[in-house]
Amino acid sequence: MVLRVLAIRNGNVRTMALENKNADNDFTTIHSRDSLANDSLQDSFQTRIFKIIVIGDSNVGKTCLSYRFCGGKFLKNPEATIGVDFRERTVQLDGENIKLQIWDTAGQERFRKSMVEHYYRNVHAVIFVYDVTNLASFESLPEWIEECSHHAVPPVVPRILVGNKCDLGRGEVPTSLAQRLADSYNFPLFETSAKDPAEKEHVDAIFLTLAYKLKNHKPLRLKQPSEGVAMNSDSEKEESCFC
Ligand SMILES: Nc1nc2c(ncn2[C@@H]2O[C@H](COP(=O)(O)OP(=O)(O)OP(=O)(O)O)[C@@H](O)[C@H]2O)c(=O)[nH]1
Repeated sequence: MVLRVLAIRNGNVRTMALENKNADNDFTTIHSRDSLANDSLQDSFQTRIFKIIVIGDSNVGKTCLSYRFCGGKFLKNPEATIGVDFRERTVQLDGENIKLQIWDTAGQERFRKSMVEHYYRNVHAVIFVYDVTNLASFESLPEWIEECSHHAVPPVVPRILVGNKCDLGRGEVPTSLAQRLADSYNFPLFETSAKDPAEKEHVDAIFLTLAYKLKNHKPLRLKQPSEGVAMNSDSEKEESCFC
């Protein structure tokens, strides 16, 4: 069964085919027309793939952060994400290829509601983003965290808090406040900027921290393309097209 997902950005429609290889409805990416994802089908069977979702209010910089990590640049003039946008980057950790599949989700409610179930399904890690110059985006975090738990994402799935736009100063959300919230949830906190080229390695560190955690996380038995083990399974079956 193939689930075809449409993502629209900058006027271009991209499609990504997700194939349901097992009865438990765990979708595994097998190919994508995203220009950043040019690995061959063969590679996807030799490489462990981890799904990371990026969540938070609209305009906090989720797209720019994921583009900085996967594309190496600051994306100028991004448009609001509709549904979800996908990017991938393969990294080598201790000699092993790890493919990070980044699900850049829409912050605007009207662009996300039909997709929410799919964001959280079989996710391996979650990045919560706020804008350090926008207190409201920080104050929304408990709701995003609650939504994630509400969708039965197991506590063992690593979560990270990211304050973005530090190049603009830290006016509205001081580090001490952010650290208190991070500590209360026991999440690591990163403050960075998708825009500042000097922060490129720091942005990489956010994703690589998760990659290392996932790679070495023994209790979290992560489902891979060649395996039949599901981290969480559901019996719902569907073949749909949405964006
Ligand atoms: N100064 C500064 N601006 C940024 C940074 N990251 C993103 N922006 C700007 O913030 C705006 C929103 O960026 P996006 O990456 O589209 O935000 P988003 O969270 O993906 O928004 P939605 O798709 O609506 O959920 C754009 O104008 C970006 O140029 C940053 O680190 N610094």
